Amino acid sequence: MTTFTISDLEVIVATRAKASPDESWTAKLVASGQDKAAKKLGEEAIEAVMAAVKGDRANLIYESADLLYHLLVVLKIADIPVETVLEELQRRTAQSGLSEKASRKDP
Ligand SMILES: N=c1c2ncn([C@@H]3O[C@H](COP(=O)(O)OP(=O)(O)OP(=O)(O)O)[C@@H](O)[C@H]3O)c2ncn1[C@@H]1O[C@H](COP(=O)(O)O)[C@@H](O)[C@H]1O
Repeated sequence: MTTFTISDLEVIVATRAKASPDESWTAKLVASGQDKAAKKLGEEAIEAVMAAVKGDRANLIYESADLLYHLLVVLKIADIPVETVLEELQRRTAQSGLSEKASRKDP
């Protein structure tokens, strides 16, 4: 079992964001701006969806890694710490997804 965490990757993204765009994909994406980085995130999401639908386990793992990395780059550009997203997920543990959905439905 790996000890590598999303927080470790967040640190790497923050460090590499300051590198030269000529030597770092992270820096290149950050320099290209949120429109391009978010578009790339969408492409990676579609690739993960396609792997899931095909039942291609190996590719789903590979594309999920691409997806998580590109999400962290988008969050970095938006200046949102991963911890803030985890706090939102923690807040949601108080309720099931189904009851939350029902609470939003019109009477
Ligand atoms: N985890 C990643 C990571 N995942 C994906 N990528 C890059 O994201 C890019 C995706 O671009 P493309 O979709 O065009 O590439 P592709 O997926 O091969 O192309 P398709 O066939 O899917 O179209 C590739 O250059 C990948 O190498 C990543 N680049 C960096 N990291 C992490 O960030 C660190 C720093 O990287 P640099 O910023 O490049 O120094 C690395 O050591 C890793 O820890």
